[in-house]
Amino acid sequence: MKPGDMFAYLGSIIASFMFFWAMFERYFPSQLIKQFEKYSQRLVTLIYPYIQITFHEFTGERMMRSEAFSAIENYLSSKASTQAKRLKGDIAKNNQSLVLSMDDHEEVADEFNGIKLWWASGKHVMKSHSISFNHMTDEKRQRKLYTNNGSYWSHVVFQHPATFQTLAMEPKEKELIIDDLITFSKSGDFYAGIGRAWKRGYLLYGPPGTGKSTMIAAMANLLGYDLYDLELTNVKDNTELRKLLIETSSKSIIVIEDIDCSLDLTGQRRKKREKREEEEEKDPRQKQQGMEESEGKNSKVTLSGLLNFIDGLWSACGGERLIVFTTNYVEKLDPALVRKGRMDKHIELSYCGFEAFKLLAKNYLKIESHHLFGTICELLKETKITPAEVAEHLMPKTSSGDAELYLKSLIQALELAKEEANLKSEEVATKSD
Ligand SMILES: Nc1ncnc2c1ncn2[C@@H]1O[C@H](COP(=O)(O)OP(=O)(O)OP(=O)(O)O)[C@@H](O)[C@H]1O
Ligand SMILES: [Mg+2]
Repeated sequence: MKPGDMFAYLGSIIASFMFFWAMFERYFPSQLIKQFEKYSQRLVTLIYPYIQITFHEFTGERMMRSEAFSAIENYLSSKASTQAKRLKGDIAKNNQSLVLSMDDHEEVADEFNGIKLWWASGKHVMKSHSISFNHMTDEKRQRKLYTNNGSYWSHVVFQHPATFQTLAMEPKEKELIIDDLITFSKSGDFYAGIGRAWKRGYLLYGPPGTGKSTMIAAMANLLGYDLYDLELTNVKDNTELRKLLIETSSKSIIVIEDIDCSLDLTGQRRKKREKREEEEEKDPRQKQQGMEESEGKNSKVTLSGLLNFIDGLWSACGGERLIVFTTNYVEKLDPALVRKGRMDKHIELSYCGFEAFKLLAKNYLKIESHHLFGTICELLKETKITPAEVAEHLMPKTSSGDAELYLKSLIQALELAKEEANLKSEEVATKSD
């Protein structure tokens, strides 16, 4: 038989085998397949002289990282770096040192009490998603904060201390948001059942210093998700945007801060383009020149690219994802972006109310009541002050940390803000007269 014929023959045998195996897996009752696997494994162990021990990286119901696995990784670190050709690098938990371990499908030889053994690393992807739901207690899983520099993500360890407990806002609304997030993270089966990608969009809006970024950090801490801080102005075009998104992992929050500023570019460009098109109608010679320009420096993410990002197919690459936009000016956003159904939840973060103040006082000053609270409550009703400003006044400035002193400084600031607001409204009134 010629080598060419032999390959063709071999190819057809492999193809037939694959076909029968696929049929077998597909149509054979799964119980029988399990039995088949069990007996074939036994048969193999009869002739296979080695003992195999498996250490899973994530174990238990909560899928914590196994201590044994970490210990083995450390133990093998030096052997792996001398024997294996492909290595994985990571930063150790204390963020101080680099740990090298062998990559998947690599193998290193070792000896223990005169017995030869081989350490091999492999990957086993679970078919069904099990939800790790260990929230705040999960110290083992190190979360990451990714930022995009052009078309690449780079990451650092995410260690923001913000939690929903320390986030000052209307308690009822806070409960609703927490409930919404937890429901989302448990609803994998539900999303699969209704045929929708497992994702949820939030739009956080409100003046600067009202806790939008803080809330995002709290979300990541609550759910144990990684954060992808997407800087749209660094993204060259829609293709690059898609590439970045496909690279995001499951259990993550994709954040676009100040969406109005990122979109402003597109807004301006659209206006410019419309203007140019008008001119082109008058003078068709300009058209060629205009097209060249638009392919050159104007290649940026467009609104439609961004909408595709929200609704798009990329999000179906498995796993749960939150998409969060923030803005200071919700009214500036394109209606296409804020229409109902596009972002699932709109959350307004606003000026500091009395409930929010009480939480800040509890966190910063460790007090739950004070004779000055009444005055502050009244002043807060009449003035607009952000939680960030309130927090600034309650920040410890001396080692003695006298609560009364801080509360008085807050009252002063509130009275000043009230006066200024009054002056402004008087000015407006006189102007309109
Ligand atoms: N609701 C809040 N609860 C607790 N702390 C807050 C809250 N809002 C603001 N702060 C404090 O003020 C600082 C600034 O808040 P943050 O960065 O979250 O505001 P932002 O709404 O994202 O503002 P910007 O619109 O300018 O991005 C935070 O570091 C936080 O300590
Ligand atoms: Mg912010």
